Amino acid sequence: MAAIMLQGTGSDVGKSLLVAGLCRALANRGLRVMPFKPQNMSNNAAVTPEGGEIGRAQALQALAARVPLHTDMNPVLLKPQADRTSQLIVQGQVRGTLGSANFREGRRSLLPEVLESFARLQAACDMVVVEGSGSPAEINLREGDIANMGFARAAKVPVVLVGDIDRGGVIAAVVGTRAVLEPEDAAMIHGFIINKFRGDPALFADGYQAIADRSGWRGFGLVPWLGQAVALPSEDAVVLEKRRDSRSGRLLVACPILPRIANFDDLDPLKMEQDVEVVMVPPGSPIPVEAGLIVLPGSKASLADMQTMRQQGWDIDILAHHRRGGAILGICGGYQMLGHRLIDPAGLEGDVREVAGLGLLDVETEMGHRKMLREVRGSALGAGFTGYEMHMGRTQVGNGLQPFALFDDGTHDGAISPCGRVIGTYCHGLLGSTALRKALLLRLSVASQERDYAASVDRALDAIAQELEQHLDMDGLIALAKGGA
Ligand SMILES: NC(=O)CC[C@H](N)C(=O)O
Repeated sequence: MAAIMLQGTGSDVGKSLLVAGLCRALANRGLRVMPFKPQNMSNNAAVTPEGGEIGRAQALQALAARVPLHTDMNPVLLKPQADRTSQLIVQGQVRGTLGSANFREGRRSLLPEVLESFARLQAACDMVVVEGSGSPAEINLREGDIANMGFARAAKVPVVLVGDIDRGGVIAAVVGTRAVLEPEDAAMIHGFIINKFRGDPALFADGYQAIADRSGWRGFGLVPWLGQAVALPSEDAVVLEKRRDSRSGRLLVACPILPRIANFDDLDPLKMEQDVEVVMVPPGSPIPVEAGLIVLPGSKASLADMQTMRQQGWDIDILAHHRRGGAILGICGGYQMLGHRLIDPAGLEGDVREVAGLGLLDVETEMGHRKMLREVRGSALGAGFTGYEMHMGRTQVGNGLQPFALFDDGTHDGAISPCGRVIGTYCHGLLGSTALRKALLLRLSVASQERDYAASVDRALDAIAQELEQHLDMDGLIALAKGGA
């Protein structure tokens, strides 16, 4: 079956967005299409219906393709935990913890499972759109590679190289990639796409031609800056430069960027609300005193991140905010940090075995070996919601506390403090449920617009797909995917 792979001239050239857009464009043409990324490094993961995990970017691409998520879409996922170690997820399940050096040696042995996953997807659809990782031009990483050319060659998938004109140097980046690759690897590349173009395309015609002439590759198109992407789940915890509007009556929601922050796209649905402003607080900055709600998001390393919270003085900011009557929502790792204590007797998250939490909820958490990965459905604050759990910790809740949520299977989740202003939950994704978001905002005296978050993501994907139909040689890409390498 047909397949095509996008690789980049560097990281952040916009590959994952292009793959998402291509998936939607191809699906809109009536093809059954699936995304695939052999190896991903991210702490933002999504739960699949069969109880595994894959990168959230692949989950968005699956949504774009209108197919259910599957662990085969991202068979190797590395979740950075400490400076040089990552949790290794293979075909959706935890395989162990890896040092960066081990991984470079050990990854080759993962190729059979990567190819097996890819073959299963190929058998199940008309076309697979594959995303590389970083750049094949990082030839120091080529030995044993399974993420870029190592995969493309083994699976015989033709490659299109994506360059980013916004960062500058795109002519050298594309032509230079050809120059540094081994001839056999370079032969896998059949063309290029220039991404993130702002302005009048006619002005770049000569540059585009120069790339084609010097690389010998054909151009598949010049893609404009895709502004619609702001409506998609965020992949990077970007700090917004300037407050959009500090009109009174708006709720300021602050979220500290901890080093191992995870699944912070939990906050995205709040960004759609007219009367809410979300600020991501970088290290070195205090949590703004005007904040009405502080959200502590997930964390891949709750104990270590709790320590960072103290080093940053954010614990003081949060306690002061609480004394002033502010509200706090902790999700997953953030929930764990709201308790008295976090313990990790087996050192699953790193060297730290015990850390005091913020003490705002009468709960205690212990990290265990079994990872909880599941989709959940229930009600909280009088509203129905769906979400997912993804954690190793188990949290004991004190007797005096009300649970936050009641799941449909009759079990409970999370806790609400007696004052009602501190909420902890293991449920990721819950703010995407309109009724629950409305109920939470109402407690903070803010009226929700009650817009449907999933529908707004869907519209953005359609708009991006339309742009790609207009600016890419889609027929040419499909023909390449069908022809093989
Ligand atoms: N997703 C999370 O926030 C995980 C929290 C914590 N690191 C755990 O594994 O339990």
